[in-house]
Amino acid sequence: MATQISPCSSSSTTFSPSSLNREKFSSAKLLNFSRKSSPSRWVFKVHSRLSPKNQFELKSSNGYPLNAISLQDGATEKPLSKERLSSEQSESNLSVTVVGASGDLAKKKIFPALFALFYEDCLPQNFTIFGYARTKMSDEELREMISRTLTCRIDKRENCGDKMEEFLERCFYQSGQYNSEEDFAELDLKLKQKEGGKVSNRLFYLSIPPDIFVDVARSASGKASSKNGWTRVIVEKPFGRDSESSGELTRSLKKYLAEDQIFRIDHYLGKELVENLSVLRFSNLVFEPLWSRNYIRNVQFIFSEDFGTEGRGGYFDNYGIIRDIMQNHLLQILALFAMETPVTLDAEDVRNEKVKVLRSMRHLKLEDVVVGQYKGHKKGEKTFLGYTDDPTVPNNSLTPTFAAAALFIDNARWDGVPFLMKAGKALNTRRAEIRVQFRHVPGNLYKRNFGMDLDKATNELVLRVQPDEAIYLKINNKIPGLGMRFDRSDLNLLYSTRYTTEIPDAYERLLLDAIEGERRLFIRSDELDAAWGIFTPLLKELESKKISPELYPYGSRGPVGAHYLAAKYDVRWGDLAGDD
Ligand SMILES: NC(=O)C1=CN([C@@H]2O[C@H](COP(=O)(O)OP(=O)(O)OC[C@H]3O[C@@H](n4cnc5c(N)ncnc54)[C@H](OP(=O)(O)O)[C@@H]3O)[C@@H](O)[C@H]2O)C=CC1
Ligand SMILES: O=C1O[C@H](COP(=O)(O)O)[C@@H](O)[C@H](O)[C@H]1O
Repeated sequence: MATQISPCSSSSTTFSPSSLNREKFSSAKLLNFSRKSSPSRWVFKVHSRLSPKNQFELKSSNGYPLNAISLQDGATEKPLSKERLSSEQSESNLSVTVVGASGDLAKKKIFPALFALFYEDCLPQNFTIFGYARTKMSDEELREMISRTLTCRIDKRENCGDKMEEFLERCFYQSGQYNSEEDFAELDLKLKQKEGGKVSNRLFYLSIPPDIFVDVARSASGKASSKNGWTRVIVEKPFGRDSESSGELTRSLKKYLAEDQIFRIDHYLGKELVENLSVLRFSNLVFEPLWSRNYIRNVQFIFSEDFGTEGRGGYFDNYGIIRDIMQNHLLQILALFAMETPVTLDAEDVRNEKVKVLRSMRHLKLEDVVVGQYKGHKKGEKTFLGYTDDPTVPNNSLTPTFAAAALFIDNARWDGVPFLMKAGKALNTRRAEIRVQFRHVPGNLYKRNFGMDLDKATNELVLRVQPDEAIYLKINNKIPGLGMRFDRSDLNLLYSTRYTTEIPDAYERLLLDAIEGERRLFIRSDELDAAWGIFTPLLKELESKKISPELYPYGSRGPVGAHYLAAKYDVRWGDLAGDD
């Protein structure tokens, strides 16, 4: 069993990019870059990085030390000396303002992730956390709210109580309207008090409904941006409802923010197994040569939840499962899966490759999609309500809570290979996985041992994103004994048996990256355009033709239509094969 070390300790064994890359990034540069072209934009100066405690080498998900400046910040100034770098670091302050602090996501994910980073010594010495929302709350009440969801989930649990106390002492609250410059000016004053004259780096996390993103960007940029450090904004999905609204949102945000200040989060990109996808592919000779139409028959991206839209029906009905899961989480994984090898692991190189592959994809057609909606179901004594039984959902809603789709990439590598997606709520199980089904062995010597159906004996590689993270490869083997009987077995890397420590939550990785300025796991605006381009015509057609979803019982495996869709392309869903 291998042991993992804290990502922010000096002896961390994080995967590192090539030595060339390392050199490029280890020459730390302090930047002083002011965008004067548009007076309405946030002044954008980066003077210093985090001040890691005790000289440990903080690492972002890219394996770069955190005290190295990402070149994507756009500056070209000459490197500073080590002494000046370290003195500037200790004089800088990081503040994270969670806008929408009273909300579900803030409580469930963002504050716990910030605490976990603090617990693991991943936050700089001088940091402050602010909650901002309209709800009236005192600092004490915010702390009370946050403390209810904090846990010490990492290995060194002994100082948990003290660590929580220390963390909560750094948390403050400012109540205000989202469109009020005065309220953000008040926040600015409070931030300045905490920053104590040091260089201030400010991160705003917009954990609010998307229709108020622009209000906040305007008020905060006008009144609460940093005057002497960087200012970055994390924006939660959904980024629009279609190509037009997404383009409009991007244009509006860019009136107040430069593209490299906007961190569009897709939390699936922060999941351990999704991060590992590129490592598996590009650092193991056995996989990359097989990664094409020559050997791969189909690829499946499967997401299912065993609960409905409980409590989020109001939001969900306006979006549906295709916008909620497929257009972002599953498509992002697909892009990472199918992209060509990037020149380096730099954010722009990786994102360039993702855009290229997304732009090679065919726009999704109605005949390649099946939509479903869960209906109520009684199981023993228990009754599970249907989607339209939710009081926040209209009775006649046609919004899909399930969808299956067949996508195609029209490039040399993937010509003709079906990329199947399936996503649903209120199904029989909770899981997210990538399944790669390989072609059958040509002229298979052991044909007779497999019976007539050679396809049943093909190899399948599964990356189980959650739960119970695992990578396993289904192989054919002989059952021990004198006869020649065949079996299917798994070569299995099950994370819980291989590694002792818990896997960090995706939000921890992504928050750390945003603090570090590492953009690789965030969505660039052209990626977003390409992603919406694939789905927008279909979404419009579904809505204009008022396509009725196929009903499926709560807790079932979903609509049978999904099987017909797969069968049309000669595919069987791997998760329903019985030996999954
Ligand atoms: N919850 C989740 O699991 C996920 C959420 N997201 C996205 O993250 C963001 C935040 O999600 P979540 O916390 O669930 O959202 P909430 O609906 O809980 O909203 C967050 C806060 O925003 C304020 N707010 C809510 N509605 C309005 C409104 N109509 N006008 C002005 N302010 C409003 C409220 O604060 P107050 O009234 O105090 O101002 C609320 O506490 C959203 O964009 C969501 O789509 C993405 C992935 C998962
Ligand atoms: O973005 C979203 O993701 C969650 C599922 O996230 P997970 O990390 O728990 O798998 C989903 O429930 C929600 O509908 C969607 O908005």
